[in-house]
Amino acid sequence: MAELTDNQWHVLIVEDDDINFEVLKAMFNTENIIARSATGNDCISYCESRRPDIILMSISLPDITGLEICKILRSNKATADIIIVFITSNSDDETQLSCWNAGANDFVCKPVNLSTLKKRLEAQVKLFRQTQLFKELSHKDGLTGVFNRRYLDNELPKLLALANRNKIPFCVFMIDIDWFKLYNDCYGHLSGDSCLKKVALEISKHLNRGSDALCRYGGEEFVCLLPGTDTEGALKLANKLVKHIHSQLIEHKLSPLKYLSVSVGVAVTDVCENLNEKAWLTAADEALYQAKHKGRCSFAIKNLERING
Ligand SMILES: Nc1nc2c(ncn2[C@@H]2O[C@H](COP(=O)(O)OP(=O)(O)OP(=O)(O)O)[C@@H](O)[C@H]2O)c(=O)[nH]1
Repeated sequence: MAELTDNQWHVLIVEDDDINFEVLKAMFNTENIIARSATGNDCISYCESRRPDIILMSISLPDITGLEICKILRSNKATADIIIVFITSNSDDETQLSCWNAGANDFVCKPVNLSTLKKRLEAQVKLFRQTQLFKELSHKDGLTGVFNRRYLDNELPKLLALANRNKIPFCVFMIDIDWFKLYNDCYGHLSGDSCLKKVALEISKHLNRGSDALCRYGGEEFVCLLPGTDTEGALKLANKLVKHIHSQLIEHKLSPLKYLSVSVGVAVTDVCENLNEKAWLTAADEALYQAKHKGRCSFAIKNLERING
């Protein structure tokens, strides 16, 4: 299966009949990982722990139907985008419609024409890759490669809802490069662009938790989303970031400090409650304004304990 072999694909065949399983398995060359589940429950636990790329699904199984399994997998974020293709012996209208309604990517009727099945899988794989690429590009800033404003606007409300529900600490940094207009004036816009990339890279080196995210907010402003970071952690991180950027000794002749620096506005709470994204970004922006007024190359902090609305 040439189109699937430039990456190794992980295929789960959900089939209780040994002969049918062997026929389907023979379609794939040895570079692919082929697994089998003979029951619905086994399929669900397999997908939760190993997440295959493709499932070839029989409809009738000894415990739950393939249609039910498909619905369960689609409702779980971790398994929702697995490619699921039904292999059905019943091709009546009602069965076909049930497959689509359950969330199938495609289905083929028995007796299976293996060439058709291969072609259909190749088409699904191609579509999946394109969708992944599109998702990645639509959330990334073209210049710096960090997340973009669209990602921030999508993710911040979700992260806050989770933090509010679990009453965990939450923190937002708004980071702005100091005297950046003068930097562009002095070194040119292309050097300004390189400088933005370097600053993004240096900031991202300090974000070590999987849940931390760095976004370009616009122009020379960045936002860090830091779920689980409390006041003490935020103070340490902001201090480290400000010092680290200045210690890179990126020449900035027109800055009073002679080297490039950033200012950081920190909005933080130790117990997240009833806070919406607008309140957070406003607080981080106000803190940034204070940091700028302190003379730049600095940070200021705003504690948010309870802001409603
Ligand atoms: N090279 C480059 N410059 C940008 C980009 N986006 C915004 N800028 C520039 O960033 C500069 C921001 O200037 P200001 O908002 O006046 O702020 P500043 O000069 O950094 O001054 P303070 O923030 O007060 O320290 C402007 O000159 C923008 O043109 C970009 O993508 N590339």
